[in-house]
Amino acid sequence: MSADLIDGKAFAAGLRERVGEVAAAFAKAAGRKAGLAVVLVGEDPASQVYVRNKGRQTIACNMESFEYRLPAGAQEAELLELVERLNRDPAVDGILVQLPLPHHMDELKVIAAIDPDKDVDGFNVVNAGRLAVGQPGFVPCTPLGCMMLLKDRLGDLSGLDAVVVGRSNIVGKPMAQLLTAASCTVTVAHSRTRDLPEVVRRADIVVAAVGRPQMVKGDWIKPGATVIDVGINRVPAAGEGKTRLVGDVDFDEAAKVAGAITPVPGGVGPMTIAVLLRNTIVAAHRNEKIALEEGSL
Ligand SMILES: Nc1nc2c(c(=O)[nH]1)N[C@@H](CN(C=O)c1ccc(C(=O)N[C@@H](CCC(=O)O)C(=O)O)cc1)CN2
Repeated sequence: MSADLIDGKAFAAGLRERVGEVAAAFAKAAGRKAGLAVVLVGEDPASQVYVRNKGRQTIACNMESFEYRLPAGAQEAELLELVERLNRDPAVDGILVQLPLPHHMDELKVIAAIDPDKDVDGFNVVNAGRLAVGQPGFVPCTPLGCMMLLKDRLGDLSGLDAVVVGRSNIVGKPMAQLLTAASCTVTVAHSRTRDLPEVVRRADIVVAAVGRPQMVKGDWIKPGATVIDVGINRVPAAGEGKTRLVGDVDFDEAAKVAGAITPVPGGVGPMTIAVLLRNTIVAAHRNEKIALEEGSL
C-alpha cells in the first residue's frame, strides 16, 4: 500500500467534539438543549444499530435525543402523523426518518412531509433545490462528510477532475452538486456508463457510491488520485457464517495506486452521523435565531 489513509473515524471524532462544545454554549444561550428526533420503522438490524448510535452520540454531544419506533406493519398515515407532530414540536430542531422504509411506504412522500427547516438529512426537495442553486439549506450528511474529508486532504479543489460513480438522490447527485460548487469538473458515472474504467481513470478525485462490492478496481485509478469510498457492503468472509464489510472500491488494489484513500470501515461511514449532529446544531441556531460563530464547526 502506498496511498495515505484518510481517517474518517478520527475526523468524525473531532467534528463531534466541536459540535458538543457549540451545543453546550447553545444550551446556555437558548435555555434549552438542541433536539434531534429519529424515527425508525421496523426492525432492520443495520438500521437499529445506526439509530442506537445516533441517539448515543446526540446525547454525548450535549443535545436532546428523541427516539420513535414504529412496527414494520405500521400504516404510512401513522408515520406522516408523527412527522407532523414533530414538525410542530418546538423542542425538536432536527427530524430524521431512518431509511430504508418498509416497501409499503412511499419514501419520497414521507421525506416531503418533513419541515425543510428541520430536515437535517437534507433529503427534502426544498433542500435539494437550495443545494442546486447555492442557497443555504441542509446538505445530505454523507456527501457533506465526503467534502469535509476531501477539503481536509486537498485544500482548494478548484479545477480538479472529479468522477462520482453512482447517481442516487442521497449521495451521488448531492455529491456532484457539492463538487461543482467547489469548482471541480464533475462527471457523474453509473452502471450504464460506457467504458467506466476509462472515465474513472481521468479523475483526480473518485467518489464511489454505487452499492456494488469492490467494483472499482486498482487499474481504474489514476496514480496519485484521491479515492473516497462511500460503499458499505456486507460480504461473506472466511469461517462458518462470518461476514465482513467492504466498500465499492477494491481497497487492496486501489491503495497501491491512489495518493489517498478512505478505508471501509472507518472512512466515510462515521462521518454520516457526525455531520447529522453538525446539521442539528446548525438547525437549532437558526430556529432560535442565535448566531453561529463562523468556522466553529
Ligand atoms: N435517514 C437516513 N437514512 C440512512 C442514511 C442517512 O444518512 N439518513 N445513511 C445510511 C445509514 N447510516 C446512517 O443512517 C450510516 C451508515 C454507516 C455508518 C457507519 O458508521 N459505518 C461504519 C461501519 C458500521 C458497521 O460496522 O456496520 C463505517 O463505515 O465505518 C453510520 C451511519 C442509510 N440510511
